[in-house]
Amino acid sequence: MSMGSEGANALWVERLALTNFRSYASANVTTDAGPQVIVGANGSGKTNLLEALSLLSPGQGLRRVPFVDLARAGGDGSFAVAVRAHTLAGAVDIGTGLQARAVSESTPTPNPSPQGGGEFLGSSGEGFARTSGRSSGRAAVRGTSERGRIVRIDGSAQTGSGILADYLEIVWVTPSMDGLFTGPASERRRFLDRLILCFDHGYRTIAGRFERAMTSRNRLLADGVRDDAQLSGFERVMAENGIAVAAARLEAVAAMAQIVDKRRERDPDSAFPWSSFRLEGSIEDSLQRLSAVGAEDQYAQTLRQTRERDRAASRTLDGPHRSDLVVEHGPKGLAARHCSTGEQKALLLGLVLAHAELLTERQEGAAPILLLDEITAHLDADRRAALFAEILHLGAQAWMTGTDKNAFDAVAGRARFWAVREGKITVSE
Ligand SMILES: Nc1ncnc2c1ncn2[C@@H]1O[C@H](COP(=O)(O)OP(=O)(O)OP(=O)(O)O)[C@@H](O)[C@H]1O
Repeated sequence: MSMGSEGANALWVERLALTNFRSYASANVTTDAGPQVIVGANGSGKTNLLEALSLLSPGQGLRRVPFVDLARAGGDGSFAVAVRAHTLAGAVDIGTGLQARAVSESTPTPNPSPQGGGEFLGSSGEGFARTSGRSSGRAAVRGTSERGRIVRIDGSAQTGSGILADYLEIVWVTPSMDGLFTGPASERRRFLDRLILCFDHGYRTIAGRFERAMTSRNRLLADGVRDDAQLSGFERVMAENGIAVAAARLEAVAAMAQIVDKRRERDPDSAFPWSSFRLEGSIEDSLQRLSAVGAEDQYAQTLRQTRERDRAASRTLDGPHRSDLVVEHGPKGLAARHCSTGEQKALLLGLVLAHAELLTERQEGAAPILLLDEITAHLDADRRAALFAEILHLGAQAWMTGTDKNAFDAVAGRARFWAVREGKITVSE
């Protein structure tokens, strides 16, 4: 059961220690399983703290910056984030960071797959499809962005960050997601893909296979290769994995829709309006009409027929890397992109809360850790109070930041308050 068991089974961080992480030379926080409110002026280090916590999940963290940029300027190039956390596998010590020598070894290559990547799964910065999860044996990190990264569980060194998914689920909302509904489709795909990764760790592997095969096909096309056997080989891999990606997305969207319906029944007048959403894309369409094998064959055939077009375009124009998640404000029946800024934030939070609830259900009551950066911006007092009530109901350890302590009045007495100033974090009364 997910609801009504505040704090029970929740995933939470009990102790956090930062060393040479961005603006923090050293910081220590010991806390409880409840909500955490971090208040400080602009530039004081609030987001840095959330970013450190986000590194306890696979991939590059909430700002998606290369690891070398996370080390404190003026330090030796190393940094460490260490926590004592209550996880899906019990209480463990988790550490991650960068060794000093990684700085000199690192090559500043922002996108290692210029001909194929950049549009699928946020590959232009996330390092997302370049690490592997549990289903593929946790291979080494291949991208440059996490080079030199250390991951330790209870003191023993791990290969790659994929293993972190076995311990904690972390979901975040940042101001950069404010434009989710108005920005490019790639942002919405990234949002959906990250959401899927929380409960389908094998997704990273199939997405990675698709992306690598697409990169190889694009390269052959760019090199003027017309050999059918070579191209077909990659196109077959793209078809198999592209259909698997689409199937995982359809499954996730259906599961989310069920939770959204449940939330709507429970609270028809929620401050976080229910949304309807659907996947728009030729692969998803064909998968809804045909069997998986039929959809695979059709996609492979499309790829074969569009080689010259794709050669001219210098990219593959058909595939799951072109799909979009179309969201509508349910009660208004209006496309999310036409809603007001505040309405869009409320819709986004509705989706994120539904996702957190879905995860909680699938994890036998263990709510994910929520990182909510500048969360009170754009929310009126009623919506803020509703958000805090939802967090308490979910039993999640939510780390929330803001510049104004008063914006968190409605959660006073139920949350722990912290003050951040000039790279120092202290308990606030
Ligand atoms: N590698 C680094 N070394 C030292 N300081 C850094 C590094 N990276 C960022 N900073 C500093 O961290 C500060 C920004 O911290 P952060 O983004 O957490 O601020 P914030 O409290 O969230 O601010 P805002 O309210 O404006 O969003 C800036 O002062 C920046 O100069």
